Amino acid sequence: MPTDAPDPDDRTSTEIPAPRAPSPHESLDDTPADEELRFVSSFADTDAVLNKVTTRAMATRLPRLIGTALRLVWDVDRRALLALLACQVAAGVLEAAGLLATTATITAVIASGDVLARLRDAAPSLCLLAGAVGARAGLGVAVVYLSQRLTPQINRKAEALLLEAIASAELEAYDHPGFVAEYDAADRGAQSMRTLLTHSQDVIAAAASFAAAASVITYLHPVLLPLLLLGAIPRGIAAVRAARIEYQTSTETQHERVLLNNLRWQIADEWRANQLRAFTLAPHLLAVYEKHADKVQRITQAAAARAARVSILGALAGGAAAGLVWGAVVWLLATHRMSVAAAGTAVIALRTVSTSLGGIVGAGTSMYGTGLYMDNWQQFLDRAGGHRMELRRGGDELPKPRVFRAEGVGFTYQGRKKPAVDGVDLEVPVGKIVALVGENGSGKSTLANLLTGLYMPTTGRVTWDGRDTRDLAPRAAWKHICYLTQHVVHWPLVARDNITAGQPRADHDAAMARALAASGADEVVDGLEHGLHTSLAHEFMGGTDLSGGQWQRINLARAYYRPGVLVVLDEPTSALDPRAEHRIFKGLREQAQDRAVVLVTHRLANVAFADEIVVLEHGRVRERGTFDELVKAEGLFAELWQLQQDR
Ligand SMILES: Nc1ncnc2c1ncn2[C@@H]1O[C@H](COP(=O)(O)OP(=O)(O)OP(=O)(O)O)[C@@H](O)[C@H]1O
Repeated sequence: MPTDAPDPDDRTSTEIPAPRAPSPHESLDDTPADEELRFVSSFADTDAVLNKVTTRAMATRLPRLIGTALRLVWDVDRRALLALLACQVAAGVLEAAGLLATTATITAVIASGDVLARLRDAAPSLCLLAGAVGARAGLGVAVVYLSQRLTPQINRKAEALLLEAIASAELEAYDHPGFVAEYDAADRGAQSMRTLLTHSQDVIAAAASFAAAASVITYLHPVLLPLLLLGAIPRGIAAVRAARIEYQTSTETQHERVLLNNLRWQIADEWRANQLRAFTLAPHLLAVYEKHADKVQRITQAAAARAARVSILGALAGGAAAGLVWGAVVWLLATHRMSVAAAGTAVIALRTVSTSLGGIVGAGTSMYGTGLYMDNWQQFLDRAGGHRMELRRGGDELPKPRVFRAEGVGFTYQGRKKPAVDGVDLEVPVGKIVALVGENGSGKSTLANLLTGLYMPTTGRVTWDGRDTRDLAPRAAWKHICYLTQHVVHWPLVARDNITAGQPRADHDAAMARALAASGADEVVDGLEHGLHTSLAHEFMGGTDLSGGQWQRINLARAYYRPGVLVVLDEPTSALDPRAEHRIFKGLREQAQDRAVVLVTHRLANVAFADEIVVLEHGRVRERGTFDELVKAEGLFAELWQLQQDR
């Protein structure tokens, strides 16, 4: 209701009352504390996640994350995946062969005798060593190529799954708190798939290298590997603890970060840009942003200090452990328990094992951060899957329905106690125009969403030719509707596709001409440089933008072009000039000849010609009848009509 409208409590008044002084409970000083701006989501409860982050939980999660990455890759390009894994195994085998060749080479070189003879003896193992190094370099190139081939594919697959999930969800899903923000977070998760694959790849490569070097070390002397693993434990524990801190911080700040992301988008958004400036709102929004950014920064900085302390302790313990291992090698050498050649190889192998262990821990811990984003992706897929249209609807198809009915229909939005629509009966047959009127929030748009089968009723039923809309296949059913919503929608497409919605009819030219003439969009298209071929993707380079009224005409043309039977026009002329508005309403009867028309509007003069006017109040039908009947009845409609006349 406009702010200068009469006092809603005084329904008989036709006077415009003086602006009301704010009541005490509206005073800024007296109001209770504002509700905190926070991101509400169905994503796993942060506290529960934080409590579950144990080192063991992290260790068992690693194979699951690698498994998810490999499954995705398997789906998109199994040949490349197999080749990649084969390369890793071959690289591991070559690593082991290279290490063994090192022992043979050193043994030959340090043996007594003629230099040339020793070099000759060393030649085969030297060739093997050089060959192994060269082949490993070749495999490295192949791995990079295969990875670069795979990563865009899994990104694309993850994005496609996400888009498919959101496009197949019930419209009602958007009424659940956080649904869109969760989608944003999941989208970032889809982008992170690339990193997940890289990290998985690093873990697998490091594991292959570790296996090769560990086998060689065990072969050289069985005591070395246990010692080495023992020595790696303090560093490993420290790395896992530091990663755990990082993971906990990511989880703890996750909701705040989604909120910040959303605020950034709102501040930069084109459709808000005008108001942001006109109301000089930027400093306030930036202050809100800073408040939440501060919180994230405080948590992150405290965590960084904790992680640094843990890492320093790990490094000190790791240094002591390394000393122990090297001491053992020297002792083995000094006591002739190991040959000089074997000791030389052991030095190289020990370094390899140590590097690969570091690689496993490093890449593995990085995977947890990425895994968090991937969880968002997976959780959104699961959640959207729960809203899949097919879950709650049947698969029946209707050739061309003739009668649309609401039978005791009620609908309650998520999180609301009172129904938005409550026990409404309505019938709209082909050839009739039914107008829905009522004050703001009385349930008109919700009822329109129910009649069109976009929402499923909470109580009662909506039928098309007697068939419950719950039983109809949604996409096939929506082919029968031409729905102009209150919110004018701009698609970043050329003018023609904006009108055809990318679904040209068999009688395209005639249908387009009719739709353009009936909606007034003909004048808009005539003014475009390339007519129907003009790009209306203003947000992209080279696109043209239209005025609000021009966009509304294009939206009307879209509704008229579609060969549907149920035409629903929700405030179709709110942005139109008087001439354009006159043209629309004059042409509406013609539209109704072979269609059922539902008109939602506040401009009561425009509903005079409707066959039936249904007046809604708090979701219920308060009155119904023709224009004359309702004016004579002196009820709510007559009162609203009188108020408009006074203006
Ligand atoms: N997505 C939503 N989630 C929760 N409540 C909603 C949602 N959309 C609408 N409502 C509530 O449902 C009620 C009916 O809204 P609806 O949009 O159907 O009213 P309307 O008669 O079309 O209003 P208007 O004349 O302002 O367009 C209102 O109380 C509104 O606050």
